[in-house]
Amino acid sequence: MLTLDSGGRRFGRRWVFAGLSLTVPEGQWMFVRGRNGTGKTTLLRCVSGTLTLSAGRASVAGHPVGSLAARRLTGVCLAPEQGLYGRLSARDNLTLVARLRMPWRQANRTVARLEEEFDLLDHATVPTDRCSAGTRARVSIARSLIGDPALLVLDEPDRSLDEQAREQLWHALARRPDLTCVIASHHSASRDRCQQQIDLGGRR
Ligand SMILES: Nc1ncnc2c1ncn2[C@@H]1O[C@H](COP(=O)(O)OP(=O)(O)OP(=O)(O)O)[C@@H](O)[C@H]1O
Repeated sequence: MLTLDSGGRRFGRRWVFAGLSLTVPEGQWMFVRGRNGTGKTTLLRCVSGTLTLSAGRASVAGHPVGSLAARRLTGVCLAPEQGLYGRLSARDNLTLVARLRMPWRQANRTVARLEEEFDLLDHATVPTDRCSAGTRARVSIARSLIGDPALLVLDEPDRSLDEQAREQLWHALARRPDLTCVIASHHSASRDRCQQQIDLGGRR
């Protein structure tokens, strides 16, 4: 589903990563580990198409990352506690994206299902800038699943989640057996859930 072939990204003269190749088959989850600053977010941005590679190629289901076809297949949650419309409720944040992607009846059904799945009903009408970091993270993760992406890219989705919310996340992923995931995290328990891992290194 996702392939990266000799991928590299540099900022100025400094290469964050280089010569990196990986393949994540459909339905598998890849864990990305590494110390702070080793390039996890940069890698996730490159495979989700929000940042271009400086070298190499990446594709999603054969479509070059960044192309419209690849973007349609990709769900992204890069900063789970940020990036929501703070004045809008969880429901409105989800509905806004769902209505851009699908007819309104289907959008409403999708949002209702995600609210239930991520335990958001109590926060449905509260502006998200008044919600906790963990609640905002759950909204962001739910939002990235709108439209049933084939590839889901999650950057530290578990950072603000309590144990119950982490379980909800893993159940949500498991409920979608064809979903391919790339997950960066500092939690070793999350690593154990994934079939593959890549270590970007750093002193331990
Ligand atoms: N836009 C940018 N311009 C210049 N340097 C950048 C930029 N974005 C990231 N970097 C640098 O790239 C390196 C990797 O950053 P990145 O955020 O990918 O690391 P990370 O592994 O996700 O870190 P953390 O675990 O702290 O989230 C860092 O040295 C960072 O300073």
